[in-house]
Amino acid sequence: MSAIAVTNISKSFGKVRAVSDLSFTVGSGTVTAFLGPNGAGKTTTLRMILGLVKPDRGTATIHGTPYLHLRRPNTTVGAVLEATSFHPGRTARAHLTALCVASGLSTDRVGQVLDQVGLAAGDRRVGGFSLGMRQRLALASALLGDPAVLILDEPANGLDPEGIHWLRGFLRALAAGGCTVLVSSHVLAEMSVVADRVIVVNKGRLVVEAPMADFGDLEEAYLELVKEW
Ligand SMILES: Nc1ncnc2c1ncn2[C@@H]1O[C@H](COP(=O)(O)OP(=O)(O)OP(=O)(O)O)[C@@H](O)[C@H]1O
Repeated sequence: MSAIAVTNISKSFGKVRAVSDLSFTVGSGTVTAFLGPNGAGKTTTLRMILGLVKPDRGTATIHGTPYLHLRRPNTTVGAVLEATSFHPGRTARAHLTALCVASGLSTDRVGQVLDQVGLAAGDRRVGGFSLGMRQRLALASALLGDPAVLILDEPANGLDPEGIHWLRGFLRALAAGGCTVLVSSHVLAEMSVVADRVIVVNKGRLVVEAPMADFGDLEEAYLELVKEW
């Protein structure tokens, strides 16, 4: 069974057709790059997989079950979406502890995920965090339930070169441990070294779904594919 299966989903916002009859699957233990131009429908698709947006048609499942029907969603799938906000007066540790309590998870996880994402500033208030530190905290939040599936919307945003290098190793290590990662990004050079598979969408539709090895130069292939649409 696919870790994630999207089947014929469509979503319009008023007259805007954000996603149109889109289908793809994501295999277990892989890093899959989810690519497409601005407005292609990536975030809307990720939000539909996560039960945050209701599709007009079609289904999205995680290990065969729609997100909203998962018995323990926090331990099945973790997500980092754009514009994650944190209470500025709280420390990272307090933020993660509150999430553990709200989700019925052991607070032992707090120290573990802070270590996992390399966030040494756990006792500092989040209001003073850089964008890169916020990204790491968002990742730490997503990892609290030790999920088998991780969905990330532009996680390299705001990371410095060292952070991007770290994220690469981090995602590969997660996949090596059996975690399934679906990651949207505009940073093609980075995706070409981190992802096993590629899904390209444009104007809400599937352009291509293929192993990274099929692409040669990802940037060149992507620009050609998107130009044709
Ligand atoms: N809540 C909403 N209300 C109205 N329109 C929306 C909403 N969410 C998305 N859209 C529209 O749907 C289309 C797809 O947007 P989406 O954010 O899914 O694209 P994207 O591929 O994630 O883009 P980007 O790479 O810029 O983040 C766009 O035209 C966007 O303006």
